[in-house]
Amino acid sequence: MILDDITAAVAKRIEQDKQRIPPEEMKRRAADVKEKKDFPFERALSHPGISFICEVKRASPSKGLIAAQFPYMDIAREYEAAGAAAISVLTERDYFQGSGQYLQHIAAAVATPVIRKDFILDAYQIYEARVWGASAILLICAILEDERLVSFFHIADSLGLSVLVEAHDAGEIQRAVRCGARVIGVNNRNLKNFTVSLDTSCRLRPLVPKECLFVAESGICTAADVSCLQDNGVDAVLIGETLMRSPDKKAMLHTLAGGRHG
Ligand SMILES: O=P(O)(O)OC[C@@H](O)[C@@H](O)c1c[nH]c2ccccc12
Repeated sequence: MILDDITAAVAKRIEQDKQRIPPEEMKRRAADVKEKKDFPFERALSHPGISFICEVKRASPSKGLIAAQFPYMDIAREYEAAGAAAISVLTERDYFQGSGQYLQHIAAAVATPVIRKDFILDAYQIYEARVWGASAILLICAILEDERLVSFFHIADSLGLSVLVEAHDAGEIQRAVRCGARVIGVNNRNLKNFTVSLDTSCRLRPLVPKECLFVAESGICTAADVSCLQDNGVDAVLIGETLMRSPDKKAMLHTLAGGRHG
C-alpha cells in the first residue's frame, strides 16, 4: 500500500536527518526560537467566511509531477498577495519532491502562517517544523496510533504550533476530537486508493464539534465546490493542484472564491 511505502521512506529520512542534527540539538534549537506563540494559523482560519489554505506542492504520488516550473518563493508570495489565510508547504522529499528548505525560505519571506505538510512519525519532525519557522503541522490519524497522536499534539501545542489533525472517516474524527484537536481536516482523497469525493467532508462535518475549525482538504477544483463546502459548514479549504496548475494563481483564487475574494 502506498501509505506504507511513504511512511517507510519518511522513517528512513528521519534517521539520516538525526545523524546530521541529533534530536537533543534539534530540541534545543526549537526552544531557542523567539517568535511569539500565539497560534496565528488558527486565528487566520477563524475569520468570518471561508478561508483558503493554499498549497505549495511540486509533485504527488497520485498525480506525478504537477509543476515542472517550481518558483516556490514566487508562488508563496502570489498566494499571500491573493489573500490566502495560510500557506501549506509539502516537505516530504521522496514522493512529493518537497523540502524543508522550501518551508524555511517561505516562512522567512511571508507574514502568512505556514503549515508543514508532511508525514509526521517522530517528535523530531515537530521540533524541526518549529526551527524552520512553521506556524502549524499536520498530524494524520491514519499513520499514528492514539498514544503518538496525543503526545505529538501536546508537543506541538507546547511549542506554540497549531495542529491540523487529518481524518478520513468517522472513527478517525472521534480520535481527532479525543486528542484535543482544535482544527480538524477531512481529506477527501482516500490515501489508500487515491479516490476523491468532496462528499467525504460534507458527510463528516456534523461529527465535528462547532468549537473546532473544520478544513476540507483535496480535490477542490471549482467555485461550485467551494460554495457547496461552505454551505455544509466548512471553515476552510486546502487547495493544492488546482492552484499549482494555474498560471495566474491570484485570478484562480478569486474565481474559486466566487468573486468574493482577493
Ligand atoms: O492537490 P489537492 O487535491 O488540492 O490536495 C491538497 C492537499 O489536501 C493534499 O496535498 C493533502 C492532504 N492531506 C495530505 C497529506 C499528505 C500529503 C498531502 C496531502
